[in-house]
Amino acid sequence: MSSQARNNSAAPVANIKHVHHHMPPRHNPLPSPWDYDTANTIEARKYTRTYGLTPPGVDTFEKQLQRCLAQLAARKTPIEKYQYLSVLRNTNVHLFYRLLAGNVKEICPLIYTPTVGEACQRWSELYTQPEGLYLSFEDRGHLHQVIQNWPHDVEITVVTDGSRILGLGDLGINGMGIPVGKLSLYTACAGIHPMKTLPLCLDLGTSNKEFREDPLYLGSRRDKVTAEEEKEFLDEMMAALTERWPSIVIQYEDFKNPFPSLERYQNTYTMFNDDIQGTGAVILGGFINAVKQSGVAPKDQRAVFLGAGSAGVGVAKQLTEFFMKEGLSEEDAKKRFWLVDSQGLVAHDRGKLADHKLYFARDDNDGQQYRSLEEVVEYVKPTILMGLSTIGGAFTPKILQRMAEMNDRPVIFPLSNPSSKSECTFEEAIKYTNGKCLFASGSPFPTLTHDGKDLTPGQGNNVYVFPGIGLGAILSKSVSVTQGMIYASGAALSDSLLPSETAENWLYPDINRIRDVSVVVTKHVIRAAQKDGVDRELQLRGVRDEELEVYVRQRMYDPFTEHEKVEEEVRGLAGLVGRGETNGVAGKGVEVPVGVANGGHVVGKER
Ligand SMILES: NC(=O)c1ccc[n+]([C@@H]2O[C@H](COP(=O)([O-])OP(=O)(O)OC[C@H]3O[C@@H](n4cnc5c(N)ncnc54)[C@H](O)[C@@H]3O)[C@@H](O)[C@H]2O)c1
Ligand SMILES: O=C(O)C[C@H](O)C(=O)O
Ligand SMILES: [Mg+2]
Repeated sequence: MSSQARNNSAAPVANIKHVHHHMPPRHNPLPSPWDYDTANTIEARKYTRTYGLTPPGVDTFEKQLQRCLAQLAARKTPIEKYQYLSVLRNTNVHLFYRLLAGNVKEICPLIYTPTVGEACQRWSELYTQPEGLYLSFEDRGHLHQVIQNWPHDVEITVVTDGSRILGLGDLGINGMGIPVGKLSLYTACAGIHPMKTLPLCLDLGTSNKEFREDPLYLGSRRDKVTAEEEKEFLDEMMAALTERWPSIVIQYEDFKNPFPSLERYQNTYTMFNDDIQGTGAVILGGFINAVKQSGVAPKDQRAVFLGAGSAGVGVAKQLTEFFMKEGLSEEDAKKRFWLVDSQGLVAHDRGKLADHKLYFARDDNDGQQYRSLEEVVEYVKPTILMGLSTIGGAFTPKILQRMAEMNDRPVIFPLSNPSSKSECTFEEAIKYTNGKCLFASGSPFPTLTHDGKDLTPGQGNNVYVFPGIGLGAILSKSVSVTQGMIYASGAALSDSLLPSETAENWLYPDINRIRDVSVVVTKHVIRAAQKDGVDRELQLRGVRDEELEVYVRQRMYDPFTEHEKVEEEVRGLAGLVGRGETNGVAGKGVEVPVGVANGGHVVGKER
């Protein structure tokens, strides 16, 4: 092999194109990671042909968890813990989800924000194993064939082009960590079967020069494609995904400018954009509760947003809808918002504005341009301060103090991720508002004590809604994801607090209850799909609310009962073996597993 051929960092994709598009898919005859569970019974191991491939002892769930927690504790840094958890997810899926289920609050920050941010920054450096599908710009015209290589049926995909990963900028294909992390949460929170999820990362080039020059970088070294090229690529991708899986739900995530694709596809495909719509809904949920606690009527609210990008505009739009439902006209509702970007207050007379900023652009600034957040705060005297700017520390002590001077209960939501980009910490917000603020942040912060009282910060993160939006769309088989479904997810979230949580003045429910909360969100999303007439699972229309909840729960993957399915199959076979009826068992195309019932070797089971 020539050294040029071995150095495949830059130009291999074009070469591969002619080869892999014409290769028939191969089926791996080996048992899959779904089967390597040390809690599986001996009989189940024989049936799945993993007998002998795991240590002989049969674990209890408790022992497994004890071992995992000890290993997690032994790893010192968050990224080491992230790596351990990735290996676990890829080798013993059900155990990973059992571990997560009982330790959501501790493990979420290790597989999601903030640690997933570092994982993405270092994705090419730390890469060990495939975890999703990569579609490259060079594959255009052949996306359909590449998609055929995915070995499973898919219900939902999260797709990114890595161009705005959290607040960390353009990370190119290193952004794959985000779809992987979000889909783990789809499984953990909404019980979407892990095998039915597709992490999808597009290689449309990257504006990140450092990565393009990094020998270890695993994406193409081209600059980011043009908006027109991106559009054509996405058109092909949407058609190809939906052709292979007609009911697929497609979640867009962490694109630098996601407004055109949302507008283009939202009525044609079952898709939504998490950063615009999911974030809008989750902040709506916490905000409804904050308004109740602040005692300030919607018509008197004044909201300053630092950041006028996908998340900022998405949240402002959702809150506008809430104000309108509370009786304000659209004009009055949108006047409650002052958006600030890197150039200062977004105003019509400031110069040319991006399309997505026009709706909230001010025209009452009398020709004056307010450049800094401090100036805007003095000008507006806000009741609410939202941060979606990617600028860590932008809510300075002085700004926080002013918010507390101007309000009894200032709403302070520093929502940028990961923690290093949060506009302030929980500790700073409490300290400089003297404990007065109603607080939620995008990334988690620890509980702290103020004036002898334990205070727990809210986490205003779209994880509270996207799992339920996705599951609701899947179960209702909706043709599109409507604004009604998005709004319903946020409204349901605000209603999902327990009396004990409300009594503690929490804005969001306990993250440990996320699975129950996701069921509530899912139910309301299904109802909204029905109301909007986009549902195709018509049998669910007549179902009463309590029954709908039971139905949702029954459809959810449960890592604690998954092994029972294999055991049931084994028992079924044992019965049939006893009666001498072992051929073509249960219509599953399973060949006779000789000796399943008597402890011998299993042969010929094609998985
Ligand atoms: N909490 C959540 O659930 C959640 C959801 C989505 C996004 N986010 C976070 O919000 C942040 C923004 O995401 P986005 O998709 O809107 O990104 P974006 O790139 O679309 O928007 C960023 C905005 O911040 C502005 N900005 C940049 N530098 C600034 C500065 N110095 N002063 C004022 N404004 C400045 C930009 O002009 C732009 O308007 C990210 O950190 C992301 O992680 C959080
Ligand atoms: O990924 C997150 O934690 C939330 C959000 O989608 C973001 O882009 O920051
Ligand atoms: Mg995001």
